[in-house]
Amino acid sequence: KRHKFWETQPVGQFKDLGNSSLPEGPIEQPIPLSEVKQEPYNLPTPYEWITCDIDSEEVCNEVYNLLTNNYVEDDENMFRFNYSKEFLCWALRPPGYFRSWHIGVRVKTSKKLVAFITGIPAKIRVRDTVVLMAEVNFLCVHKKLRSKRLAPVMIKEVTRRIHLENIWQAAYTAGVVLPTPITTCQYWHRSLNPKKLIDVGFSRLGARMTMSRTIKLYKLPDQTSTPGFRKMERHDLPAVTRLLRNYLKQFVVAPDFDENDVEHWMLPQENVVDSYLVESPDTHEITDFCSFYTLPSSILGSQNYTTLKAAYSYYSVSTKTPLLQLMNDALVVAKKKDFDVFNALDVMQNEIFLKELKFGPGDGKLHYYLYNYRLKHVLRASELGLVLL
Ligand SMILES: COc1cccc(CC(=N)NC(=O)c2cccnc2OC2CCNCC2)c1
Repeated sequence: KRHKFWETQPVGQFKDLGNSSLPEGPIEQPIPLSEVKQEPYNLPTPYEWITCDIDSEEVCNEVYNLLTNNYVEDDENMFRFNYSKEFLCWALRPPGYFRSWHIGVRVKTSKKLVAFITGIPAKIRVRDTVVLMAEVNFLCVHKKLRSKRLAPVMIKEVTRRIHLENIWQAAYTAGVVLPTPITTCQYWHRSLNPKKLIDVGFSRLGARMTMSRTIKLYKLPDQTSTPGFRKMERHDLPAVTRLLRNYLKQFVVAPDFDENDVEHWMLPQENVVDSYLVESPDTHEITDFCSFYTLPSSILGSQNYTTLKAAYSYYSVSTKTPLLQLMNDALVVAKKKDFDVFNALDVMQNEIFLKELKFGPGDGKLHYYLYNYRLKHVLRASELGLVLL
């Protein structure tokens, strides 16, 4: 398949697959910042770049509305991600973030926001090397401006601004195959509110299954089962950071979280991110951790409902409590918080619980990519320890 744009970029090319003489690591070397293009790329005449100050209520509203109406839909165009404003503020302002990496395109005359792309800095370890990268996300072009080749110029512009901060690698995901995935993940869903999921067409009633039998199949206990299972609090930061760092060591690609990162990414925020841990009742040691983020989806064609409340498995660590039991408790709290579905990728050790806890496979795949960093071999999903928002 022709990838006119990606064939010009420093990414693993399909023609290089299997060529194990190519070394693992950066594909192109950094260049002096004075040699990075100083001025923005040219946009088609009617449009101009705008740096989006996500702290501003008005700008955050514009970004929220653009994504709500034009961002990623499922393969059958029945659902569209509906990131909340507070989620976007969280996702785009981690420690060390650059406002210049929150890039919008607007119509010069009307000032209407018609496209968006973002980067955030992240320390990502690849095998034994920690690389400062950008995580590129939220690439969105208004439905009415598709196929105008805006995406390539937006990717080049965010890359240029990332280079200006002396960062030369990036990580991103896509539902489509581009040159060249470092791994491909299957996504899985665990019904929490099967009646609503079937009503809106997210799930189908199983063969030889009645609705009441289906509701019973997915029923969860009212309470969690693990002694010492509780919400994470600020004073748990050092212990959770230690637990996470230790656990993520086993994966080929994983974030290199420090305490500041954990404070931002794991401290619970209502309707954004939930995190729980197990504190041993007798030793008070923190032995396990689990987290999920809140990403609702708009339901595009239902009379009865407008929004699907979905939880997305984030990072979980099991050292004493079996992962199966830990994740079952995560399902219990998600159900109590009125989530309709709990989603997970088959990354890390998630395969341990997916089938056992009655997750069903989704109908799509999520491909992970690194920009300007070659891996010698494609990874198994279980070798990946990175979850993007
Ligand atoms: C249910 O509503 C949807 C609305 C839009 C798209 C999809 C399917 C889909 N593309 N799902 C995922 O990409 C996905 C499935 C399970 C876990 N994480 C996921 O994506 C995350 C990570 C990448 N950025 C989007 C959120 C579903």
